[in-house]
Amino acid sequence: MQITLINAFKNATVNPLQTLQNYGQSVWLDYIRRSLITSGELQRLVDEDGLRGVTSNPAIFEKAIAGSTDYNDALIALEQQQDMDAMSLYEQLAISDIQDTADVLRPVYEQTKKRDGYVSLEVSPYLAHDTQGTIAEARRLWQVVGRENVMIKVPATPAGIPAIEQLISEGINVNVTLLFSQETYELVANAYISGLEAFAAQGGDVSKVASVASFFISRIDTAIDAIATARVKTATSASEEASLRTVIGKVAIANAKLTYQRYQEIYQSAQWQALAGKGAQTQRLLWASTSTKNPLYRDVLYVEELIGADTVNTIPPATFEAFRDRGQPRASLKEHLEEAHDIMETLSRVNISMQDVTKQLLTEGVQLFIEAFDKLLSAVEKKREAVLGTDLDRQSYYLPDDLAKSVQASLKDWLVNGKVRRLWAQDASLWTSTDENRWLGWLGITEDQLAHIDHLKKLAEEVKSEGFKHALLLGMGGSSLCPEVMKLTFGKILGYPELQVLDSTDPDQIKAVENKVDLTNTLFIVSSKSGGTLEPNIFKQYFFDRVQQVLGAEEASKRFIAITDPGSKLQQVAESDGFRDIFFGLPSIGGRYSALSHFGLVPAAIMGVDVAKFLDYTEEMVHSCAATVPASDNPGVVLGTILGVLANQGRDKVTLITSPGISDLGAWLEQLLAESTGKDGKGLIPIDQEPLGKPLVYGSDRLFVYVRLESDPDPNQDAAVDALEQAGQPIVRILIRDPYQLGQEFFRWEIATAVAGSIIGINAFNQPDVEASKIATRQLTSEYEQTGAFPAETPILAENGIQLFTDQKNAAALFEATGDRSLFGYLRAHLDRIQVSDYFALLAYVEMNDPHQAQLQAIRQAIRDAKQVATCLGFGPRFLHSTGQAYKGGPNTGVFLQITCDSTVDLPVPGQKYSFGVVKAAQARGDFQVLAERSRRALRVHLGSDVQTGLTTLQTAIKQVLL
Ligand SMILES: O=C(CO)[C@@H](O)[C@H](O)[C@H](O)[C@H](O)COP(=O)(O)O
Ligand SMILES: O=C[C@H](O)COP(=O)(O)O
Repeated sequence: MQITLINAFKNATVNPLQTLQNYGQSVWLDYIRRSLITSGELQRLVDEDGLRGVTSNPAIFEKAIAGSTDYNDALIALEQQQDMDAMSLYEQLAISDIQDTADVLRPVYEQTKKRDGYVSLEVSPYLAHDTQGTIAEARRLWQVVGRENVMIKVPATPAGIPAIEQLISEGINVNVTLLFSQETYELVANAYISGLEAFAAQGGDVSKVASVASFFISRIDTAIDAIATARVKTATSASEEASLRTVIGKVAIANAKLTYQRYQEIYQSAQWQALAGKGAQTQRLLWASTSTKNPLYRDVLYVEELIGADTVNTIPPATFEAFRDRGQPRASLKEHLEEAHDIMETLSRVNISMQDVTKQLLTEGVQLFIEAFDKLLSAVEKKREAVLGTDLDRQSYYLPDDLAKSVQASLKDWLVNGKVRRLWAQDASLWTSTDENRWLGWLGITEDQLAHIDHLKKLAEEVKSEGFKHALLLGMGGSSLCPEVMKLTFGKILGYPELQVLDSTDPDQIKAVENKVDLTNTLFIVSSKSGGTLEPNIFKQYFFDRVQQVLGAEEASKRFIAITDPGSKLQQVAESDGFRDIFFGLPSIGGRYSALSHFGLVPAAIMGVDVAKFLDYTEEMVHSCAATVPASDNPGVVLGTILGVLANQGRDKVTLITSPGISDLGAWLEQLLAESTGKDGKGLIPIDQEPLGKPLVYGSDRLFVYVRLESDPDPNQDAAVDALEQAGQPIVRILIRDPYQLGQEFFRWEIATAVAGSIIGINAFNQPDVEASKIATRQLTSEYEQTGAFPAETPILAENGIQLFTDQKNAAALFEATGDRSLFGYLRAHLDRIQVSDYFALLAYVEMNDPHQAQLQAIRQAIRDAKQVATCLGFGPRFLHSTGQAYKGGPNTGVFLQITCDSTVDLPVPGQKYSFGVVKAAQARGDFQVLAERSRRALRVHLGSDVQTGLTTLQTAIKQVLL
């Protein structure tokens, strides 16, 4: 509301606002807004109305910033200079208002010898129950505002009171807010006095410290009147009814008058006199919440009735004008004290507890400020997003009504319970209260990387100038999937080595990758967080040996770098082999959350991606997902809530549709979603690269997420997704303008996964069932080392070069289901086990190449269309480090067909008896063993050495089964 000045000359002799000074009361304004300052209105209020101070609070700033256009230009200018999160933007705007107001009030501060002339800025209401957080925030604001005549507002909560004492002891001016009860007032006055004593003891000049105790008025009447009015209706006697009527509209003022009595006693005490002797100022009572809320009350009631020496009344604009117009000042505060006592006694006689009411008002007061702040930050975030435009990946969603309602309810829960802030504060109780707090280092990684970007730039320049033709990354899962996304998205960048990724023990695939690189001119990147994973270690042994053969031992070392966590076995190996460089990861980041750490960025820099630019874009999403961005405006939280809520309602098949230019993103997402959430019999089942179909081939267990690259969209995908939406399927749409914005997706989905994990109720940062197959594989390989063979196994069928294997339980189920002991019969029995809302997964331990993919995709599609179930395709062993977790630990709704083969070539692992072929076989068997142990429905098809023919036979048989 704009303060309009009435014609002061009409009332030239008596301005009631000015008259308040004669009674020793200072009038402050409970309002701030940029145009008030810039228009000169604030100065006029000082000059003509005797205004001596200004107070702000989150609700006032919410109205100013969200409810006006005053700040739009400043916000646009700030955001265009540098992207910031909503909280930082708000703070810049608010602090500049506070500084300007302080400057207008500075002469008052000087004329009144530091008694008046203050403007107040409140600490974040999110910290109302956090003593240390409040202290740190108040110190910071005090520093940043940098004006003597500012007061930092701290609420009088149990956590706020020790903070007040500490801040006063540091010489910081404090306005104590949200005071309702006389008891709390005493605690606050004591905190002030103790704080001043501590400040004096350290040699501080106490005359420079100022404080007010903001005692809330109108809310007391609002609360008591409501109770008393309700009780009048149920009163059991005339005297009870009379008593109740006596307190209506009277308690707020009585409460304030009696508190003022305590003020006078406290500041006459000997303890205080000692401080007063040193020049200390009393902590004045400041009447806050002084507009009347009941229209039947005189609009200036809470000004007129509370006038007394050494007090402040902070008045909102309408009341300010009303008082100027018709206020009738008198020394009211010391009047009718007996009556005030009587009112409070009557209140207790009718069993209305001031203690309960004021406690409730404090709780509500904090909550109201939190809600105002949420609203404010939400508005700022929307304005920020409008400035960013398509620089920020956009997200929208369509959900059928019932699902939309559940999602909204969950978002509300995240908002009301401050869960976004708890996530950023690394609060393990959002998940299972085990060790989740140790795994959230990724939250701050982009900022960290940007702060130390030079070594990545240097690395990129070095590999460029040395003219490497290729870079070969050796790693698994979290250490290989992000580099693979980068490789497939950015391709070969001129002047930089072409990146290749090896994440398979399949000898044919290793050979194929080896053939793609020039061993004499390749930089090898051995990437393993733990440094103990079998595959990257044996890849390193193999290629280190190969390069040594070609270039000699000394030269080979110069061609290898390692990315690993500090202290790992890989670090030791890299050091003893004299690798050219080691890049370290952060132990507080698990593999699948490591894309924006060195595990993603070192390979990206080597292949020529401008990592600074990539991270700058990513930061925009980090800011959008910040702790203070309310849940419904926070893109990561919104996505995670949809994922989690829908999973809990049976829509756990997250079907990923990605534009061709970024199609590999799905492989990275598969790992993130499945490994993070698929455990304890719950979780998300990612469905990646499933050929798109018409709506009727999908069940009601799906959520579709369409990640569309706007620079290169696929019209078929657009049409298919539109049709799905029309058919009522839930869809999330994410729009990416430029591949450089892919980092935004890494971050959005990491937040989303953490949120979904919380909603599903699991630990989103461990992978217990991946460990189980690693153990099974290790047992099998060590048995092979000792005996030269695996334990014997007997197929349940051998037909046309194809063998079928399974465990006893699955075999029994198949035998019971069919008397037809043929490939056709077993396949039919196995596929018949697929029920509605199950999913079918092909686990293919064959070389991952185009022809194999095409055949496997065709099998998958045929099953999806015939059974209307979600289908997955994983290549072994890479999926073991990814979706393998959910297949074993997630819901028992998967039906698995494992496909193994004999490789045409085998490759030795230098220094080991076992070969790559042996490792791959052990991995497949270990995988199957754990699936069987977890009572999963699984069958293994062994194709022999002619994979192509074997796959054709399998495809034909399955087609027949599905007919
Ligand atoms: O606490 C101070 C000043 O120190 C005030 O800004 C205080 O927050 C406001 O007076 C109240 O929030 C206004 O409350 P109400 O009139 O909306 O009940
Ligand atoms: O996703 C993680 C893989 O299991 C690889 O782990 P690592 O980076 O410790 O080798």
